[in-house]
Amino acid sequence: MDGSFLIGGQAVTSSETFRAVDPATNEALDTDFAVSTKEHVAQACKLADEAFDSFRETDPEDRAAFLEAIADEIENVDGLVQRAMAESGLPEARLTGERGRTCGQLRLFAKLLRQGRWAEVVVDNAMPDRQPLPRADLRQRRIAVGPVAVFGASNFPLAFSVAGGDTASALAAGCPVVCKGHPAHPGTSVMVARAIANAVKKCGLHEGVFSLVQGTSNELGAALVTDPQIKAVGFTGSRAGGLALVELAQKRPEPIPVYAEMSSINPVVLFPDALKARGADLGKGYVGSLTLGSGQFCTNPGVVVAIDGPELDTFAEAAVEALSEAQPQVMLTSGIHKNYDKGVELLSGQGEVKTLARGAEGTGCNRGRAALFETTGEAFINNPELAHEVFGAASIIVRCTDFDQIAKVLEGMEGQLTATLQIDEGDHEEAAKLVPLLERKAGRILANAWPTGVEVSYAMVHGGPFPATSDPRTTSVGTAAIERFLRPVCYQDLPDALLPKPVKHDNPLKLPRIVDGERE
Ligand SMILES: NC(=O)C1=CN([C@@H]2O[C@H](COP(=O)(O)OP(=O)(O)OC[C@H]3O[C@@H](n4cnc5c(N)ncnc54)[C@H](OP(=O)(O)O)[C@@H]3O)[C@@H](O)[C@H]2O)C=CC1
Ligand SMILES: O=C(O)CCC(=O)C(=O)O
Repeated sequence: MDGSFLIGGQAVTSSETFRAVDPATNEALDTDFAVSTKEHVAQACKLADEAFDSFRETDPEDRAAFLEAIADEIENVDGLVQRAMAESGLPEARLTGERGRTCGQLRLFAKLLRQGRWAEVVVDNAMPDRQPLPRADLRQRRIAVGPVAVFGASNFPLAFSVAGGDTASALAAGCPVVCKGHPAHPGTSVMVARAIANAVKKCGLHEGVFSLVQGTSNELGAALVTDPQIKAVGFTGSRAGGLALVELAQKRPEPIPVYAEMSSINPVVLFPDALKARGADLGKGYVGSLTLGSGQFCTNPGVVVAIDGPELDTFAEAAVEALSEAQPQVMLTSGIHKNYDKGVELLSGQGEVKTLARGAEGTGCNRGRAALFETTGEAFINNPELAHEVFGAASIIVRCTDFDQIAKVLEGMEGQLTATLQIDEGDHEEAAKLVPLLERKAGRILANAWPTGVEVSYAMVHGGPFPATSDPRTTSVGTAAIERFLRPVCYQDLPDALLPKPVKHDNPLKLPRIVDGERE
């Protein structure tokens, strides 16, 4: 494999290199990957800016074809899944599914572009005879914000990385992308970046539409976020990392938005009738969701809340049984494994926290052993440590006295990506009372399912109040993710010859419009 990074379509090497590490063995993998310098970042961003005006004005059909070309190219990359397996420790089936999700996501954005609603064209026709004052001709559309910096995530080497949701939505919006690959999977990143560069070439676009920089230092990411050409940032990762990028972006002479998806413990509330009817099944389902991918999902169910009693005992017993049998799985990096062990130790050392079960022991490097704890509602309310995310397969069951205490436990929580209700019909009345509170806390509310595994669709919200994200008004998964990288422009009384195609009088792109307040 060639370890160059890409500035535009050009492969670039440098004197400093790094290697990926197989987390299953802690051994360095083949290939020296070139480390990008601040100067490389500046070159990539300058090129992205040069590409911006032509790329943002490509017809939606041409951008749709480009996104589809990227998906086709990714499907044809030999050895992509195998390389991602070696660099992440994730199993083949998961990564094959993730590749499908990545390509499906690109194709969904292509479909969205063809449907045209994303441009949100609004026309207020002139009213020259209006009394007491005439109204001008006003036409609004969305344009791309400018070059976007994307940070690849460690835990989804494909679907949240180089060609993941942030890149797909930014390119769909018409924003060139400069991506910083995650240092845990540089080979996967290079392979996907080449696929994007091939699509750029095949579609005859400006080479600055996409670049990949690589490296292992915070300085590189900082240089990217503070580059004056960058106008928005997409990130999935730790709270500390996300907040550092927000701070850098706010301190720029021109502050820019950072869309960081960070930490969430995803509360699950078990209601009495559901517990009574299927407590043991719920216990097994919970552990299945908790241990998926060694728990390395930001949607992982990190806390379960219910009224104490024999039905909750049945749930907990089933969960203990399933979790005790869970085999230890390789975690993404030794750093993430160490953080996980530290988090588990911290939780188990808290007063009024009981360790209910640990996953099976195993040999080998960086194996994450699942962990299940329990505590009381009162202890949870009084100790904020218990509500901190432990990234991995660790979760805590909170035994409450009554519904009022359940509400207090939830009220004390920070913002979340998800909140889940396990309910039967007899639970609806009490569950309905919680919905307004959950709306204030979370971006997605689920019933009778588990939060891991986000559908990529039109209605999806993968977001939520801080610290789930740095901006609760939007989503990083689903078609609405495009809105992060668009801004409105209004054209007042511009002659037709000067108007861009989306707002021309005869609507040559056949975009859906709202005209004088009515859908056309
Ligand atoms: N909630 C979630 O969805 C996730 C949470 N995590 C949490 O994050 C921990 C570390 O995992 P990791 O995936 O590496 O996430 P990080 O947030 O540490 O890193 C993600 C990316 O951001 C960059 N970055 C981080 N901090 C800074 C900074 N201060 N300035 C500039 N760039 C920065 C990193 O670059 P570089 O490494 O080169 O410095 C990397 O490219 C995990 O143990 C886990 O707790 C991780 C993944 C997902
Ligand atoms: O659950 C999913 O499919 C997505 C999870 C996610 O966004 C993450 O772990 O970063």
